[in-house]
Amino acid sequence: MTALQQQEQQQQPLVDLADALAAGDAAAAVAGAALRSQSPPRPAQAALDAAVVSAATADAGLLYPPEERKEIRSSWNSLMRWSRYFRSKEESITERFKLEKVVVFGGGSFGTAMAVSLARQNKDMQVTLLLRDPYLCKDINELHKNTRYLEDFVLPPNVNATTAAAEAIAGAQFAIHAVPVQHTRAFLQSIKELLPPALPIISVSKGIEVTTGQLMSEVIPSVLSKKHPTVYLSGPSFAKEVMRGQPTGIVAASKDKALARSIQRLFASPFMRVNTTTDVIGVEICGSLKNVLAIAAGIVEGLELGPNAMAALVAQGCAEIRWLATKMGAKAATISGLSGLGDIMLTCYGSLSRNRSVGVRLGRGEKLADILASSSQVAEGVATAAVVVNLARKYRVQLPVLTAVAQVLDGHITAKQAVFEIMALPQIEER
Ligand SMILES: NC(=O)c1ccc[n+]([C@@H]2O[C@H](COP(=O)([O-])OP(=O)(O)OC[C@H]3O[C@@H](n4cnc5c(N)ncnc54)[C@H](O)[C@@H]3O)[C@@H](O)[C@H]2O)c1
Ligand SMILES: O=P(O)(O)OC[C@H](O)CO
Repeated sequence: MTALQQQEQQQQPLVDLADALAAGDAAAAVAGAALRSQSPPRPAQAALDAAVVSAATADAGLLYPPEERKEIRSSWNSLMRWSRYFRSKEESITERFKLEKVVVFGGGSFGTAMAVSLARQNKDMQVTLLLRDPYLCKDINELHKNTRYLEDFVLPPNVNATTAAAEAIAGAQFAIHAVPVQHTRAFLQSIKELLPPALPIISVSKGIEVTTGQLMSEVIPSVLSKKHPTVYLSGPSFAKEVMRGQPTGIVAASKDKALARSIQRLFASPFMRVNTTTDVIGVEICGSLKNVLAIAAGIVEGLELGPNAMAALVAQGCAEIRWLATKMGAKAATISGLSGLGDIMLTCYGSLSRNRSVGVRLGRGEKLADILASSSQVAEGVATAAVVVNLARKYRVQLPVLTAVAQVLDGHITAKQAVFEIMALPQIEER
């Protein structure tokens, strides 16, 4: 095994079921079993699951009366039986057709993380990043590192990079689009002629185009064709955690149910659960607005207003997102699902969030221009905030917190003034 392969293997934090069981680590064993519920069925699966259950209940079960323990075990076992039954019926995407190549547009943090996630699972498949910077391509191809965005991680050998669009796209069966929203239109225009009309595009970008007020699900078809197959992948998913192989749940939204199912099977792994939905608008608007709300959460953090204020702010933000999203046609299940509440929680409370970091620095009194100049990564909420106000007007909803974020970003009021004004708003009935 080469040094590179060894390093790569060490970075794969597989929860090893056998080790966890041997060490009596019940929590890790249960986590391992849950993660493995996505894997294809194995001959010894039933025995393993039974061992996991007894290992897990041995320590903790003493707290419960015997009847309760029996009930718990029986419910768990029927859940596991149900899971095994459905997994045994499921056809994996690799069984259906041989996966040979995926192209990724944009080799920033998330494009790279999605490329790595797929490449680790499909070692015979090539994942090609299409970049603009030849020096970064060289690092990726020779050092197997994305030295600009994720320098602490070694990339699998089946991830490569090029600046040549035709070469990147040739032979690809899926395209992942990870170019920031504000640059998407120009980028797609530049490669449009090279894109086969049947090549599915999986957009992971979250935001609203400022010049048109359009979501990605409007931008992409307006540049390509209305019939171009597209899926919108969203949900709580920090790039670094995906790189570390930490458990992650996302949602694949498409009007084409069969395509959403294909993308579910493409990305599902022991580390990744993928829900499907046809609610494209819901997934997209939640993914865009949570970035704006995360800036507000960062401001509250930067001003050191405390957990009461943070909880009130996030709850109010959730309500505002729900008011607007519902008027735009989003489903309730989406708003409380992974791309809604899930991503709101991650981005508002997770310290890895770039949007939240912008807010923290604003709250501490830094100027927006300085904050943006000091970061090479995109915080989509900054641009999106500017157009939320237009959507609020169009759909006749009041969005005090999201509007306040736009005011602060615009430099019209300070973060402190915004908090003061929000607190002074008329008291309302909850809705
Ligand atoms: N980073 C995350 O954890 C994460 C998670 C989920 C979704 N997203 C979303 O994915 C999208 C990309 O985010 P990221 O984290 O990879 O951003 P990033 O800032 O890390 O990288 C952006 C990439 O886009 C490229 N790019 C910028 N302008 C371009 C242009 N004009 N033409 C072509 N390429 C251009 C950059 O060179 C870079 O490769 C964003 O919409 C973001 O909201 C990010
Ligand atoms: O780092 P952020 O704030 O762009 O958030 C990244 C992802 O959208 C989290 O799901």
